[in-house]
Amino acid sequence: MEPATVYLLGALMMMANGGVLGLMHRDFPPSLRPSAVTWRIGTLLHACGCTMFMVQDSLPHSFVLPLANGLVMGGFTCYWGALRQFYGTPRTLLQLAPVTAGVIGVYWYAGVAPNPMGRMVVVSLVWMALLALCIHNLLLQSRRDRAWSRQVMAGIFIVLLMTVAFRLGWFLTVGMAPDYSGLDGSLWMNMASPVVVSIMPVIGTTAFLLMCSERIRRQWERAASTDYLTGLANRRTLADAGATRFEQARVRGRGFGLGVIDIDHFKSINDRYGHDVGDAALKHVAARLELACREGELPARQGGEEFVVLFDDVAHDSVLAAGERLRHAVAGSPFIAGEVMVPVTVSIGVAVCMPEDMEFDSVLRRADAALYAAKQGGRNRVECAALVTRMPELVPGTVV
Ligand SMILES: Nc1nc2c(ncn2[C@@H]2O[C@H](COP(=O)(O)OP(=O)(O)OP(=O)(O)O)[C@@H](O)[C@H]2O)c(=O)[nH]1
Repeated sequence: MEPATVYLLGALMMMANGGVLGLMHRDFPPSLRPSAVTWRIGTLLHACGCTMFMVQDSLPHSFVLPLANGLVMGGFTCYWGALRQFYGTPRTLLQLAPVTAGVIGVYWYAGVAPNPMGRMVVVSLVWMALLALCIHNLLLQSRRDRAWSRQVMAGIFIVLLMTVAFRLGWFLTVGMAPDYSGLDGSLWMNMASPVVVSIMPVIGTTAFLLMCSERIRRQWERAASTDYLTGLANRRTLADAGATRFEQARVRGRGFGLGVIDIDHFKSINDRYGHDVGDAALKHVAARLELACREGELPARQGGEEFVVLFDDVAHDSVLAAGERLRHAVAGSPFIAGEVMVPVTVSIGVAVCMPEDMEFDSVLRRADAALYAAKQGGRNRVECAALVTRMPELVPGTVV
């Protein structure tokens, strides 16, 4: 196979892949669409560049080489831009600097002072810079995004970077004839480089599609497990986490406890200031609870104006203090709605797991009963459901 054929096949595959991305991106969430469009433009530029390389010996080099290289470099610039958009990094005009320098350099060494080695150096350096920027962008996300598709993508760019560096090193070692042509099939390097330069972006586009689908899957998982208003864990997550922690605590003999938290006179906040302020108050309380939670504790919105916090390894003598910590976190922080300060307090019922408890729900029920006692006892207070299984009546305000 001739290098020209490899370029043609690569261009066709890239266009097909870009077409698939074009068909799919309409179904992407709005947050992903801009980066998908930019990536798609990249594949188009890249395919056009490969097509230009295919006909490079039929047109004046001073015209076709800057154009072909500019298109491929433009494609890589778009991949870099797409990755920045994917991770929410703003794009800047400075991103066009490498491709501009590359086109000027190639034009210089193709038309003004023809020198194939000069061209090779300029093109390789610009490609390497663009690839390094893509890799940097991907590796920067290693803490935030643990998706394996991101690692695959980084791997693809690293292989490409190494290939370009090896190709430059190889030509610097063996030298280049003054009439060098990239379409000369007798040089094995001229066969190998179009394969890598054309095929790797095709794999890269597939990896980009995987990155998008992984992101969408995670967004769905998050939406299904969190409360849309407050961002805390929702009732379903609470039920799952509660059952798991309850079992673990029983198996390992660790303490398990929870607090049920209800905003006091929340209806009057809604009635007096409106539903929007009510929603803002819910978010405020959720944020205060989240902030007050220690490592290993899970705050969740049970529904309406009721929250639950799962405590980690808590015993009967410390659960009341844990509840007080949460109550203080809300009562001690003013909620400001526009110009007015709205006093917001919570009542809390806490309970710990007893040997007789067979399921998570029985602890929850006792905490609920303690919450009722806290409301009866005047609100803005914590009540502990103490030894309820042995004493049928609640003991409001019990400190054991
Ligand atoms: N703004 C807003 N209000 C909600 C939401 N969910 C439930 N509510 C309101 O929360 C109020 C709950 O009021 P009640 O259960 O009567 O209790 P309360 O007024 O908080 O009084 P106590 O619990 O006895 O201190 C109702 O008015 C519901 O409409 C929500 O998502 N947003």
